Amino acid sequence: MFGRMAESVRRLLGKPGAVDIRPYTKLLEPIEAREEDLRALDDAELTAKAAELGNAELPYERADLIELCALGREAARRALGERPFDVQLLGVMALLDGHVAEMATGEGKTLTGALAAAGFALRGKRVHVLSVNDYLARRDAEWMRPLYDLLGVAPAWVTEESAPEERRIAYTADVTYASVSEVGFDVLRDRMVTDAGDRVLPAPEVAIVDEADSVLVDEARVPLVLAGAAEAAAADLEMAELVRTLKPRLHYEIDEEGRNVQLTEAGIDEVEKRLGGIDLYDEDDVSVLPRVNLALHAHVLLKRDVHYVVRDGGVRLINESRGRIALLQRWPDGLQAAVEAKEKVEVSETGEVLDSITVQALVVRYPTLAGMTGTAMAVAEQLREFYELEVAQIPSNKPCVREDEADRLYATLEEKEDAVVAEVAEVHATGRPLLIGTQDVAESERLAKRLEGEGLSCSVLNAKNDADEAAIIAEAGKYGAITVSTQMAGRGTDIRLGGSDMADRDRVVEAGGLYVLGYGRYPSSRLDDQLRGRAGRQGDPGKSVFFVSLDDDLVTANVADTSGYTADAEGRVTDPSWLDTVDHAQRVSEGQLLEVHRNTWRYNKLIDVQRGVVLEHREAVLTQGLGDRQLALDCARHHADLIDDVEAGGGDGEAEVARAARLITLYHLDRGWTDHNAFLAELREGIHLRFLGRRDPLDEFNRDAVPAFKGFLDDARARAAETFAETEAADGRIDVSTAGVKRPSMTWTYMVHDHPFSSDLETVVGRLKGKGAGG
Ligand SMILES: Nc1ncnc2c1ncn2[C@@H]1O[C@H](COP(=O)(O)OP(=O)(O)OP(=O)(O)O)[C@@H](O)[C@H]1O
Repeated sequence: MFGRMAESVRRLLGKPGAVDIRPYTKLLEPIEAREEDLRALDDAELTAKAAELGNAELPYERADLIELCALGREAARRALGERPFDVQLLGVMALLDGHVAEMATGEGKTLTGALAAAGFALRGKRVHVLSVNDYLARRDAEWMRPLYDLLGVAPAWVTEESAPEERRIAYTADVTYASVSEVGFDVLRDRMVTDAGDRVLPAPEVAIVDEADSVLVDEARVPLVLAGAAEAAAADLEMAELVRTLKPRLHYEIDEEGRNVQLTEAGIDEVEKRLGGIDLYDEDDVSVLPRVNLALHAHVLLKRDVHYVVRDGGVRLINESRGRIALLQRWPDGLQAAVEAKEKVEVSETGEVLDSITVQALVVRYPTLAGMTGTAMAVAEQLREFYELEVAQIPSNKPCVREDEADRLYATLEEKEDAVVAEVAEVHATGRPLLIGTQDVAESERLAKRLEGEGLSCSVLNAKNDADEAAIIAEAGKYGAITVSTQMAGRGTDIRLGGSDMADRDRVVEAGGLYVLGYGRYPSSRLDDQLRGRAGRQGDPGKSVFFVSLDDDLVTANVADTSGYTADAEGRVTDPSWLDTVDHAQRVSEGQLLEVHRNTWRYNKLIDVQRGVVLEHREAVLTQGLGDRQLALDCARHHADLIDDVEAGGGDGEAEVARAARLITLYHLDRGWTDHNAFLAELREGIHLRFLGRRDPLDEFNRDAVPAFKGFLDDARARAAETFAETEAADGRIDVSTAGVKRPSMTWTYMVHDHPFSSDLETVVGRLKGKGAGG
């Protein structure tokens, strides 16, 4: 009874949705009380003390938790010259309890995460610290290494460049730093091995996710894809040329959300005429329409410098949620080739999707999950719904004194831009450093050009590589600096007032600290807060303000009517109800993002169940000889004969036949799964059309996806038996490739990125193809 009452009191006191951190706070005093004793120890003694914590299981009991924090603090002080603040220790305790620790920018999450990781590792758990990019994974691992050394914990990192053997070793370290995508790609590759010894990842145990909201919410539904080489898609230069000459509205129409483009009647006539009078709906020319559609999609909906850049002779996708170039990422084959044709660059290899995993599915594999980020409360509900994670709000070390000014609203984009330029000039004249956050690369460039034109020289963060970005953003706090950046470019890098060496700190403090200017509100308030959070770190002075206009995409996309305002001579709209309109637009956009996330999650759930069945079966084939046993039953005669034949040729009969059986069975399992995946992608797309018939799309999807999977394992087994029956032994070996068992000669990986015009790009391509096939 008392417990329940205490619980309800706690609910009332704590911010709704947040973990009560008072129990952690109570430990701060005893932790501090240990400090003097621990300082007296030499390094070896300190390490030995840490090792003693390994004598018990997780979770930590009170006394051990105190000891861990005290040891961690002392080790950080010695190894890094930084004594963890109380608030950092609160963060450590929250992470050890499997929560998402909300800690503002610059509060020192890297150190907090490392101490928690060490805490898990000392209790025998393997920890992955998941970062948003390779640069941060490597930087953080190297930065924290001396601390880990003192605590007797072995850290390692993995990046895109790591070779398989290096990965295998790194993943067996106590704590491994890696980007979410690299781990995901390794999961996918591990699922395809034909030799258990080729796998690089051990079983997942603990993940601490950096930038948790971005990874767990914004990127949750992004599929990481493993593709295998098939034949290369031909560059469709002909179609690229053709669509270039089509006229908007007359020949094609774009839907309201800018997600789809379609030929009009006139467009169809024009295309047919230009292709020598063919009939697009004729059976013989059934492959033409999808080609036109792909080219049109690439031409109209994918914008250079917004969705991709052309660099080093190739098309590089821009990761929109971070404004970065994604190097090894590409769109599903047809679309990538179409954009390459549009830009007249060389067409890269294409292939078929072997398997994929969403970021969300990747993360939930870990039995223990924790995270840290500057902005978690706004997505607390989603973290609970999708991951059963709670948010612990950690107070800042020093109170935040940043001035957050209300939005400045303008009627038109031009008026907004003029006002921004005037503001930048005025602020810059005082020497105060400015950080301007834009929506995309194109906007950054346009604004930078305009500023340069006014004699205001600035650095532009344009989705370059992460290390360069970090170096630029590190100087954004310099006296007189103007930095223009897309939303999260250079994230994870500290902006110190006065530059990275803080040489000019006093002057910059005097000028008011960093001035953050948002060039338009983002699709979610959380992203706004992340930008604001760049200023005012560790109690620094600073300011943030957003300039918005009624022409901004966020507003026009989500508000039906933007007429009837009154503006002053500069175009400024001050009526508070119009400011509310902008907030409203953002809330609509947030709601849509959540809906899309929910939807994808529902679809993926069923696919994950089916995948689970296949993977379990695959594991038994890979490690327990299941394929061999089945084939010995299904093709008993041939199985026995083969063993004899191999032995007659001087080989080890049973082992060789078992190997062949394994390869053949895995081949058909993987082949079947790839085909089933393609079927599901198409099915899901087709559902959208049926949805128009007012049936529940998810029910429809399940209705077809479930029976389609029904005979999956039996089919694969039957095919394996057919192939097995065709194998022969020669010189004591069995060459399975002569029976048609050929695995992809090369594989590569990519992320299918969020795009404003599609909830799932793969399905866009699916639809384009489907349309053609259907006539
Ligand atoms: N206890 C400490 N004492 C002194 N300096 C510290 C302490 N903890 C962290 N720092 C310093 O604070 C800076 C910010 O740390 P860090 O980059 O980990 O912040 P963050 O919380 O990850 O910020 P962001 O949100 O930008 O990623 C670093 O320069 C780090 O060296």
